Amino acid sequence: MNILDKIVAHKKIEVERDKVRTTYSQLEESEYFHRETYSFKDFLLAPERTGIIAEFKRKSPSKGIINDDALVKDVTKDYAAAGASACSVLTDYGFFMGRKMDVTRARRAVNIPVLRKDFMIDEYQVIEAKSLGADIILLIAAILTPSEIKNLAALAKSLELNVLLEVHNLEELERSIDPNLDAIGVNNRNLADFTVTVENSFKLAAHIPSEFLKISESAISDTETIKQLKQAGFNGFLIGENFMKQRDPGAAMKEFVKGLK
Ligand SMILES: O=C(O)c1ccccc1NCC(=O)[C@H](O)[C@H](O)COP(=O)(O)O
Repeated sequence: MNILDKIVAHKKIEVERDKVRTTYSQLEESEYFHRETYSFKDFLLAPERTGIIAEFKRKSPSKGIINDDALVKDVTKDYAAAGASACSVLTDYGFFMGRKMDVTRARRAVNIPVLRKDFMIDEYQVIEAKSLGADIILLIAAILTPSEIKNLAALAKSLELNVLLEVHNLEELERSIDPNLDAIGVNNRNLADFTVTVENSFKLAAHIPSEFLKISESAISDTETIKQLKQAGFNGFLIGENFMKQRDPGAAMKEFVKGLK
């Protein structure tokens, strides 16, 4: 069993437990459930923003604890002030020390799109994402069938959530394309064995149909790489550890962004 299999096995149990703890109708009573979401595309392409999707990540299976002191409200606020086009907030607790409430804390702190980053396998989690105040959900091709992607993306669209599909290779990309997706993210991290290479993004760039936003995810730690990714057609850059490993992640992003000018 690789790490993704383990995460999904836990997630199945967690989601069934959550459905009992908080019913669908309770989710729909949330103050955020009927809010108008931000457009991922508008913020990614806005010339005054950086294209960076800055992630709040306390811990990861590949690195262990990265930062368990920082507060989500402070960090996401600072990310937005430093020019982030969106914030990504991990909500898985078991493997990432994330909390669902972190999305709501981020929502209250910023006026840019918030990505609920989790391992989405069930419609319940999509509805929950909207109720927490998210604007974007992540669908990971490696853990979903094409029909699951289709159904979850259609549900997300009906709730006006933006959908980011994550792929790691050409086979995942070709079998997962769906008109309800907004963005395709190429993960530079192999989630089965944790190896990372940004080459993965360059390799897949030309295969992503032009109607989708292109995002490069993981293992980005310098601005020169971002410049090269932009030249290859990428609009967005998901960065977590490079900022979160610093005591003050927002200040780290502010400093990093200077290198983009
Ligand atoms: O980060 C991990 O170790 C990991 C392991 C298994 C599944 C997912 C994992 N990470 C989720 C992500 O996609 C990253 O947090 C995100 O792309 C940011 O990556 P980085 O900038 O390298 O922190």
